[in-house]
Amino acid sequence: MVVLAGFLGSGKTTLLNHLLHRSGGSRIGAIVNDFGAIEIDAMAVAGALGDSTVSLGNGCLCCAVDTSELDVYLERLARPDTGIDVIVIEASGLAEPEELVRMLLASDHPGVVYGGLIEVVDAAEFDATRAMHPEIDRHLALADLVVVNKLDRSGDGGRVLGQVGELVDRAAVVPATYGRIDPEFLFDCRPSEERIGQLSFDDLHESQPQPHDAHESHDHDRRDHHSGHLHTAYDSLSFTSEVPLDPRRLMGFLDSRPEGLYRIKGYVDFGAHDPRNRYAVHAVGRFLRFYPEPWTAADARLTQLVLIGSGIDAPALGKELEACKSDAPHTADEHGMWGVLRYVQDPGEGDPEA
Ligand SMILES: Nc1nc2c(ncn2[C@@H]2O[C@H](COP(=O)(O)OP(=O)(O)OP(=O)(O)O)[C@@H](O)[C@H]2O)c(=O)[nH]1
Repeated sequence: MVVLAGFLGSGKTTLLNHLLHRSGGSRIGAIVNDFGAIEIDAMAVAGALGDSTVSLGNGCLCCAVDTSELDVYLERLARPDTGIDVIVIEASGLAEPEELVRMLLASDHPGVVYGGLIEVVDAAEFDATRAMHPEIDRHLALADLVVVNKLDRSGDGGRVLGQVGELVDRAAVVPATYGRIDPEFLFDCRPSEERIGQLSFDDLHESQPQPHDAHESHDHDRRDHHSGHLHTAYDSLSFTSEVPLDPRRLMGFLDSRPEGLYRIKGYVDFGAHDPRNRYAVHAVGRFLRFYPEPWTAADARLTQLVLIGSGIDAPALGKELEACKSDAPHTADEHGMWGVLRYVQDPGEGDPEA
């Protein structure tokens, strides 16, 4: 079992999808933890695996008071009849890796061996992310394998690789584009007993969270013993609409999105503007891309978005998105999609595996 962590939008889901497609004879089970209430990441990896993907819903796994849900999933994936060799837990972009590792070590499921922490780094956003979140350095120091991703977007990948190399303890540092690493790394990155000791095994025991009232909500829980976590500074907003969105209005919203709105992901239905495709959307910092994907018969024609940011006014953003709903969902003006299409990636750019 390995933990796949890394800041918002660094490329964890992309890497997981790569592993799922390139794992050769090994079977990978995936557990996906989303921060937003809509399970966008789980949707993005679904299909690749059928019943060997499970999704842990809303909130950060590192703040779960009750880990029994995780245990149930681990048990399900660890059953011999699933034939699963390795379980990858994709943490939400705001999870605290140390807490996650503690939980997994505590879960003590027979047949499941903890195999290390993989941190994904967005090389293009590395400086900005570190400036905002100096704790990223601490996360890197804990990692067993660091994937320096998005080297295609980074002007000076060599420098970032060098800096990451200085920040890690004994981790391997692997350069990547679209998360394309050799799956062998996953099986080889098992830490030794001693390495777990270095991962502050003592801390892990000393600072066990206190038992909580079972009825306490996760949100409140975050405020007390998780006050130092990255995600305490972040708010998320989930938006779902059955009415298609108007492309011009949505672009107006996206073009004026506030600085603190760091991450947007999900799927957009533009109705009559493109009845055949839904548009996966990813914004990471100032970066924005749409990825048209044909609707399948099984898809509900919905827009589902998760927005994550710090210092954002979530209710106000929700209202702005409401105002993007189309007044005439069944009619399309001829040039309506131009603004969106500017952000659809060129053929030739992008992940050939996608
Ligand atoms: N140019 C480029 N884009 C990438 C690369 N890897 C991932 N992306 C894009 O970056 C965006 C975010 O990737 P995800 O894999 O969803 O990131 P994530 O870490 O799972 O995101 P969160 O779950 O929100 O934390 C998507 O648009 C990806 O297509 C890369 O190496 N190069």
